[in-house]
Amino acid sequence: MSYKLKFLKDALDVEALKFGTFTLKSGRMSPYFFNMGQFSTAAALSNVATAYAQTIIESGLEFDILFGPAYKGIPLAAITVVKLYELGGEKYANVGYSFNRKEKKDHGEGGSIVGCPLKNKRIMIIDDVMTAGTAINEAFDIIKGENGQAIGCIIALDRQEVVKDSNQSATAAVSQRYNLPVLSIVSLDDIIENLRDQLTEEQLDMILEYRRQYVPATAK
Ligand SMILES: O=P(O)(O)OC[C@H]1O[C@H](OP(=O)(O)OP(=O)(O)O)[C@H](O)[C@@H]1O
Repeated sequence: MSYKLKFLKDALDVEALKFGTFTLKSGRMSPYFFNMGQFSTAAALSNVATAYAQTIIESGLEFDILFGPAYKGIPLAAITVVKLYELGGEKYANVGYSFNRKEKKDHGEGGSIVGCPLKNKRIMIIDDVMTAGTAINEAFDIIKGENGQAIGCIIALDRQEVVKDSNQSATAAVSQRYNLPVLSIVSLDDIIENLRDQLTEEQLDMILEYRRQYVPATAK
């Protein structure tokens, strides 16, 4: 089984991926919904880490630090860096992890970065999802502010849909703005391709219509 299909099956099992009618932050009515928070047991998190790690290993991207923006990126960076080492071997033995605090700490060790210092390091950003791209843009700013070099980012699901008042998806916009790869474990296209047989005709029609309406042709 491909790791994409395995991830989608896991997402269905823990109900991180659901089909129905959902109102999104954007106001759109979506026929599917993805919530990474549902991966909340040891086994589920191990599977998530495997999916992120396999996507990164397959990309061949080389970096020194996996950076997880607060808050939801933090555990993702920690579990994925461990899994990279377990699955990818010695090549990843010295890859570090770090994350930012949302509020700077002024006592103890102080500062807003925890983990490996970012200065002069090649950095991969990890997060759960990208909606408007705000959190990822902030992560790029933090890395630049620490004199690190971002080399790409990875999220779990790329919905591929255009951001409001734009003609691009959030991932395409970020990729273009920084001229860097934006990886995802799966995309809306992967959901359709891999889960087609498990959807009712009505669900599939709604998803295909949603894709026709909101996903730019270039993203398909
Ligand atoms: O592309 P965006 O529009 O920024 O949306 C996506 C971001 O929003 C959520 O985090 P949030 O900012 O809610 O913070 P949290 O991780 O502390 O929940 C999510 O974890 C992403 O980081």
